[in-house]
Amino acid sequence: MATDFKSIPIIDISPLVAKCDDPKRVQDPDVLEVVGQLDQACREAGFFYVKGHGIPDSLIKDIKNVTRKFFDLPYEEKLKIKLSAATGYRGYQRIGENITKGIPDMHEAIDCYREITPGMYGALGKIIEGVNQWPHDPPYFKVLMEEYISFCRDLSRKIMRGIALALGGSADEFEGERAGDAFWVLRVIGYPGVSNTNGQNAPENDIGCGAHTDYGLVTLVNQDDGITALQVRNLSGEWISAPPIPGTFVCNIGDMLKIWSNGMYDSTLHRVINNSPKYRVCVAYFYEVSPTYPFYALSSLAPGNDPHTVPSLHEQPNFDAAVEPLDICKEKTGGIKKFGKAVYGEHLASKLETNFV
Ligand SMILES: N=C(N)NCCCC[C@H](N)C(=O)O
Ligand SMILES: O=C(O)CCC(=O)C(=O)O
Ligand SMILES: [Fe+2]
Repeated sequence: MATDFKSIPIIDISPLVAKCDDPKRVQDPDVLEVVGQLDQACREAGFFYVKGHGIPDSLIKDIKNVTRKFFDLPYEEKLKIKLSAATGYRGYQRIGENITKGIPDMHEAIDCYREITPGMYGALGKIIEGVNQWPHDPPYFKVLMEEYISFCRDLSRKIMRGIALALGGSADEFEGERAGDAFWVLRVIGYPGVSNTNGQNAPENDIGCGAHTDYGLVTLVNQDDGITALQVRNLSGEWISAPPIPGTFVCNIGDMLKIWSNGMYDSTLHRVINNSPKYRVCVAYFYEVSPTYPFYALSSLAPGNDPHTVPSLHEQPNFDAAVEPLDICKEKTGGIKKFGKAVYGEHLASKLETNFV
């Protein structure tokens, strides 16, 4: 459960990034310090900034520049990669096409998902089967985004290792390389400034993205410089701003981690209001469930689970993996499971079915 936090903590994760593959990491005071800060931030806010993450600043900037270039194109050009159920919900959505709690959001976006081959995730995965629709203009859009996605995937995996330790893992339980193979989502988003919301200034038009939680494990938000628009709700219902801090990502907890942690960590409500006259871009990377890491790493924490005998990727697809509170977290939170089983693929499908006009 979130608390009455008034600001969002900044965590320098460089020791974790440097040593997260080192078997001796849990004896490292710098790593332990980061793990402690992650634990506190996840308990108190479910949101934190990460610095010292190792992703080149130039790439982070290029991603925002190329995003701005795409949204600057004429509408007809953007429509060439239009999203629909037939494209596996991949592609471009115009302003007002995405809906949050029944209200159209004042943003446009390109949605991308990890590419999955037909049948890869069974019947549940069908809804997002397809290939990503990348714009041809700007020409280097796809190459840049794919490079970025691979950096984000590595970084998310490292943060999840820290979080897994924060939830109470010991060194042995995290031995061995269970390479991450998580499902991921990338949203390339643009929020019009206040003066050009179709010439209207009705208050509801100012909501760039309505209050929601994210669906998976962790999100990495690469937000525009100079515009404060992202807001996070604390326990008393106050909206706390998450202003852009150069060189950082905003990182937040998703619904699956809330369940696995039995509510020790919450997926905090947040929304976006761009009150500036300037167009705001943002690229959000969502690290969802992984069949190998961290899910197996976390599940190996449960008493009686031998980390060496967990099923392989091929035996247990992640999309229909049941997510339920881990015993270790249940014990730390009063011994009662606060959530029943959830299935990530079902959770995503239920969102996709209601997210679009
Ligand atoms: N894949 C993620 N997490 N996307 C976040 C989008 C949030 C808005 C969406 N309309 C909703 O209501 O969920
Ligand atoms: O634009 C932002 O800062 C955050 C966007 C967001 O919360 C989302 O897409 O889930
Ligand atoms: Fe979000």
